[in-house]
Parts: sequence; structure tokens; C-alpha cells
Amino acid sequence: MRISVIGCGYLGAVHAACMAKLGHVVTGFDVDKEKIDALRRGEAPFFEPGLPALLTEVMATGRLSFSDDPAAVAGSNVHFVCVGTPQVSDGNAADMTYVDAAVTSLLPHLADGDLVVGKSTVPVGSAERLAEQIASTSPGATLVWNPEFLREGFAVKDTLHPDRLVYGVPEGDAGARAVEILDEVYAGPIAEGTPRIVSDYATAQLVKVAANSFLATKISFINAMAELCEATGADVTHLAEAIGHDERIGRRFLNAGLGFGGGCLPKDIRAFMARADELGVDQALSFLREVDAINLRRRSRMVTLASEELDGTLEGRRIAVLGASFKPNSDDVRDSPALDVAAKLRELGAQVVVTDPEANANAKARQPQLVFVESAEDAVVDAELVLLLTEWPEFVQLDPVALAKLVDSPRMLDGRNALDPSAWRDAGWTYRALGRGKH
Ligand SMILES: NC(=O)C1=CN([C@@H]2O[C@H](COP(=O)(O)OP(=O)(O)OC[C@H]3O[C@@H](n4cnc5c(N)ncnc54)[C@H](O)[C@@H]3O)[C@@H](O)[C@H]2O)C=CC1
Ligand SMILES: O=C(O)[C@H]1O[C@H](OP(=O)(O)OP(=O)(O)OC[C@H]2O[C@@H](n3ccc(=O)[nH]c3=O)[C@H](O)[C@@H]2O)[C@H](O)[C@@H](O)[C@@H]1O
Repeated sequence: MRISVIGCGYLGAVHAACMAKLGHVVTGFDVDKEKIDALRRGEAPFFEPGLPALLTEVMATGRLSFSDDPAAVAGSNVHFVCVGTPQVSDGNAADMTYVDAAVTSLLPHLADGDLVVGKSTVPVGSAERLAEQIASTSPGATLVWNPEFLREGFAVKDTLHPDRLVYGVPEGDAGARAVEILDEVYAGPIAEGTPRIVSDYATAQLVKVAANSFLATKISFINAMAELCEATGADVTHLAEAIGHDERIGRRFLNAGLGFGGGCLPKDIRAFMARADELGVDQALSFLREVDAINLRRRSRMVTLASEELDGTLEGRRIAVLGASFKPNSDDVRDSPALDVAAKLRELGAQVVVTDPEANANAKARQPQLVFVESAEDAVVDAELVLLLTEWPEFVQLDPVALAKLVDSPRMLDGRNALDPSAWRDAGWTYRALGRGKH
């Protein structure tokens, strides 16, 4: 198959490389020339484990190329739309300008029989609108909605071996033909037994936001329990373990702490609420307002705990922050809880020194007033308080005995319930964590 991928960010660059790995001939197009130049050199423009090696491997086959020229997509038969859908600056809705621009730039290059495959996360109803637009200029082309469920940090594995495939197709022959073509595109995962669900446009678009809403709700549920644990002296990590043994509940996504961030869960639940509002069914999703509120409360709780640890005075106090990315194994700082807390502490007068194994540069671009250093050891020198805000393995494995010698006062606030409290206490630290014991 000849495939084009429009938008080569966290989703698109991985998708393009994985499609080439599956044996297709792929052209990646992005309007960001710097990103395209890096990809052309075989360099991943962001940190994603496994992507650099995959790029090297598939570019050597000659099956993968990149361009910043929209005309480069001509000649491909399947066009994946992978551009961003961030939150609008003045509200909660998804900003559809990038998707609209991508489809508009694609239209002049579409041929009869081509498939346009939407992968971006969009408000339900977008596919129907875009299908009409495509039909008005290229009636021989068909739109499919094929949402993506990959996780950053596992993006290559999740794309090559997805846990399910969802196709939203139009009715009739065009839909049936679209299914056949997509089955050919995903022949590799399908041969491995990946389940595939074929449905209509509306369902396919809703599946994506429903999945992210469920995940966000699960995290906020355990963080609500963490609030109860803080009020009662209970331990949320034991609670999560105990309820997680019930297979109907499951242990995954029950890690209490600073809550969810990133370029997806927060903006997706807000955009979903905004869309429900437009559809007149806002009450159906009113619980997501609470999910969002619980999530944001964890960040302010962390700031309060930091202040309490320092006897109510943040002004001029030296605080080390371990972690800036929204989760480990990613350099993504979009809506990062860690960076948010670090910025707030600085705003309140603390001298904050931040370190992250991969996200320092991205974090500095967003919060240039913060001080960034290269290692945890550098960050904690003379610190009166250390905050673990992103549970990178290198932070979780830090030696509390060695670190105690570098700090001014051995006080640890664990924002991710990632450390072994007794190891830190035995090394002379005051250890506190979100949702663990009475604060
Ligand atoms: N990042 C993730 O883990 C996942 C993201 N998604 C969804 O995928 C979409 C993309 O997300 P990310 O890759 O994270 O965003 P991103 O911001 O990393 O990448 C978007 C890319 O699109 C490019 N772009 C913008 N307008 C364009 C145009 N008109 N033509 C060509 N390229 C254009 C940008 O330059 C950028 O490189 C979003 O809707 C997101 O919700 C879905 C599943 C996973
Ligand atoms: O739509 C998307 O873009 C993607 O969003 C999430 O993936 P991702 O944002 O990469 O990261 P997650 O692993 O879901 O973590 C999201 C946030 O939740 C937090 N989290 C996760 C799990 C948990 O138990 N507790 C918790 O606080 C993480 O620290 C992180 O800040 C979904 O997991 C993917 O399935 C989806 O495709």
C-alpha cells in the first residue's frame, strides 16, 4: 500500500514509521519544517523509546520518506490525518483548525478510490462534516474514522500490536470497500488476532473520547479515595491494591498521586463536555467536571503539603523538583502536573530547581523562569525539601542515604507514591506522600 501520514507529531511520526515497518510505502508530511528535517535525518523529533531504532531500520529500506510539501501526499492511496486537536485558548472545546487545514490541503491531491483515514481525536460529528466536504470535491474518495489508542512511552509497541482496531465507516459499498482496504493496511496486527470493531462514524469518534474519559475517571476515583485516606490516616496504595484484586475493577490505572496530565486526557474530557453541551446532553457528562476538579485539586494539595513541610513559608525556600514531563518515558510537558506544581511553587516565592531525564528542554521552553539542572544529585544540593513529581525509574531508584548527604534538610514529598517509605525513613528522611497517612 502507498500511504501518506499528515501531521508527524507524537502520533503521526510513530504511525508513519510503524506503517513502513508493516511493509507499506509511506510519505510523512508536516508543516513544521524543523520536524521534517529531523525525521529526514532519521532522528526522532521527540523522546519515544524504540522510535529512533525503528526510523533507522525502516528508512534504510527506502519505504519511508518525509516532506514539508503538501503535494508529496499525491500518489498515496490511504491518507492518515494525524494533526493536533488541542484545547481552544478561550474555552474547553477542541480546536479543529489543524484538522480542517490538513483535509483542505489534501483535497487537491485525492484520486478516485483513495481513503482518507482520520486518527486525530475529534468532537463527535466532525467526521460527518469532513465526509461531506470530501464528497463535494472528490466523490470517489472515502473517509474512515480510525481512532488511535497508543500511549506515549509505548507508542511503537501500541501501534504495531494494538489491543483493538476501530473503523468508523459510511454505509454501503464505499464502507465495505474501506474495511477491505484498512484490513490490508493492518494485515500484520489482524493476523496476530487483534480484535477489530466496524461501526459508524459517530460510534468510532465516541469510542475514543469514551475510553479516555473512563481512564481519567478511574484515576480521579482513586485520587478521591486518596483525599479520604488523608483525612482518616488510611493508605491509598494498600486500598488500590486491595480493590484492584477484584477483576471487575482491576489494578491498572489506580495509581494515586498528582493525577493525570499530558496532551490528551485533560483536553479530551473537556472537549467531550463541551461537545455534550452543544448536543444538549451536558448532564450526561456532568461527572467529568468532578473528574477534572479532583484531578486539579491534587496539584494544589501538593503545593499545600510543600508549604506545610516548610512551616508555612515558601518565600526563599530551596525546593528540588524531580520530574517535569507529564509521565515517565516521555519528554511531553503538555499540561504536566509536575511542571504545573513547580511553576506554582516558584510563583509563591520558592527557589525551585527542576530536573528531568528527557524533558528539561521542553519544560524550559514553557517555564523559562524555572532553574533546570541535569541530574537529581545536582537538583537536591542544599534543598530544604525534595518533591518527586514524575516517577522516572532513575528517580525511584535513587539512594536515600547518598541523597541525604547532599540536601540541607532530608524531607521528601512523594507525589507519585513511587518510593518505599521505610527505606527513606530509615535513611533519616521525613517522608510524606499524597494519600498515604494522615496529613
Ligand atoms: N500523543 C498521543 O499519545 C496521542 C494523540 N492522539 C491524538 O492525535 C492527535 C495528534 O496528537 P499529537 O501527535 O500528540 O500532537 P502533536 O502536536 O505532537 O502533533 C501534531 C502535528 O501536526 C502538525 N500539523 C499541524 N497542522 C498541520 C497541517 N495542516 N498539515 C500537516 N501537519 C500539520 C504539527 O506541526 C505537529 O507536528 C490529537 O488529536 C491527539 O489527541 C491520539 C492518541 C494518542
Ligand atoms: O489519547 C491519547 O493521546 C492517549 O491518552 C492516554 O495516554 P497518555 O496520555 O500517553 O498517558 P497515560 O499513560 O494514559 O497517562 C496519562 C496521565 O495519567 C497519569 N496516571 C496514569 C495512571 C495512573 O494510575 N495514575 C495516573 O496518575 C499519568 O501520570 C499521566 O499524567 C491513554 O492512555 C491512551 O490510550 C490514549 O491513546
